[in-house]
Formats: sequence, C-alpha cells, structure tokens
Amino acid sequence: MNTSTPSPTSPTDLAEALAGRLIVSCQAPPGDPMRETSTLVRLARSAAAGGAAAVRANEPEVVAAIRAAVDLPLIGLWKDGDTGVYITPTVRHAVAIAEAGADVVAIDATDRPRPDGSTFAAAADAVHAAGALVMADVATFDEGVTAAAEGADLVSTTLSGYVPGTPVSPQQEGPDLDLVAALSAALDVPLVAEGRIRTPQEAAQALARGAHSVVVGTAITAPTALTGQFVAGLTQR
Ligand SMILES: CC(=O)N[C@H](C=O)[C@@H](O)[C@H](O)[C@H](O)COP(=O)(O)O
Repeated sequence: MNTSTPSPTSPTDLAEALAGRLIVSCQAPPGDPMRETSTLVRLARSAAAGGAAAVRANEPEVVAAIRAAVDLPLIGLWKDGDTGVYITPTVRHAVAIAEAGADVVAIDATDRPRPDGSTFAAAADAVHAAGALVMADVATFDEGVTAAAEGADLVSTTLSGYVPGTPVSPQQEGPDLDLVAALSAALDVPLVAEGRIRTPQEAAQALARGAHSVVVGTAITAPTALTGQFVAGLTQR
C-alpha cells in the first residue's frame, strides 16, 4: 500500500463537516481568463478564508494544486466535452480525480449513455476502491434515488435544468428547490443543493427545503459571467 495516500474520509465525517454549510465551486470555462491553475487555487484559498466548508474543482492538475494549498474537503470532477455525459464521464476520469487527491469525486449519474459504455455504479466502485467518496450529479428525482442505491455517498442537484428532455422545474431561472426538497426527504445520504444559487437568501432557502449543504459557483467565482449579467441588466433599462 502507498503510505503517502491520505486515509479515506469516512462518509460520516464528511457529512458532519458539510452539515448546513457552503461548498464553493472554483471553476472557469474553457477560454475564460480565470482558467489558470494558480488563479483557481487563489479562488479556493479565498473560499476557505471566507468560511467555506469545502471546495469543488475541475481537472486533475487543478485538483492536485488545490489539494496541496487548501486544507478543506475537496470535491473533484473532470469535465470532458460539453454535450451528453461530460462531468467525469468515464471510469478513467473518475479514478484520475481520486488519484489527484480529491476526497470526493463528483460523477454524472444521469440516465444517459456514457462514452466508455460503463455505468455510474462501475465508476463509483472504482472511486471507492481508490479510497475516495462519490458525489452523484443528477438532474431528476429518480436518478438521485438510483444513484444512492448504487453507492453514492452524496447526491447533488447539479444537472437539473441542463439535460434535454428531463422535467424542468417551474423556477428554471433559479435553483431547483422542489427537487432539493423531494430528494432530501427521500434519501438516506446527504442531498447537496447545486445549480443557479445566486444569493445568500437562495442558499438559506435550499437548507430550509432540506438540503444538507449548498454548492455555489458562478455567484462567487465567475467574474466574467457576473460582469455579463450586469452588462445585460444595463441594457434592459
Ligand atoms: C451544469 C454544470 O456543468 N455544472 C458544473 C458542475 O460542476 C459547474 O459549471 C457549475 O458552476 C456548478 O455546478 C455550480 O453551479 P452554479 O455555477 O450555477 O452555482
């Protein structure tokens, strides 16, 4: 056994560390000026300084750099492509993120074919074998229930509103709080509210609707998108 590998975080310890708290997603899309490893590390350090309970980050190099710089639970993913299953789409991507030092690997757990022909369950098993925990990124209630039964340690509403053909919540512009409430009530594992949470009030509402913790990305770590929202606001006078 490689003694330099950190001991796996237990699901119970992780749930305790995240209860009622904020996870900050420190990502930048392709082509964005913020998409640079040391910049993303600074975002993660800022999140830690501001009181975040955990960080979510994309790609092995960034995950490894944040792991070395920030002493918080780290949720890693590996986005590959932007259509179909693109969040940690294969077993290979999932294992690489665990090996880069993520405590938790976030994996697409939607009911869609995966590029390597594998399954969410197979990716989850591989992550557990590598000593990390699994967050299932889902779009629907049924996907959340299935992912928990297949070994997810956490379920997140990350993909609600982003999968063509899936039910769209009435409050599509904002977070899918109806899905948050339904999954929180049904699951035995922590339900994380994620996706389009733009204000502290919406984050608090997600907890009030039953979420165990809340992920915020764009509203904290994406100046390009935020600037665009203000620019668009000014043109709507
Ligand atoms: C749909 C998808 O690919 N979501 C990604 C998942 O990692 C990220 O692009 C989001 O920023 C993240 O989920 C946080 O959400 P928001 O940025 O809305 O706070």
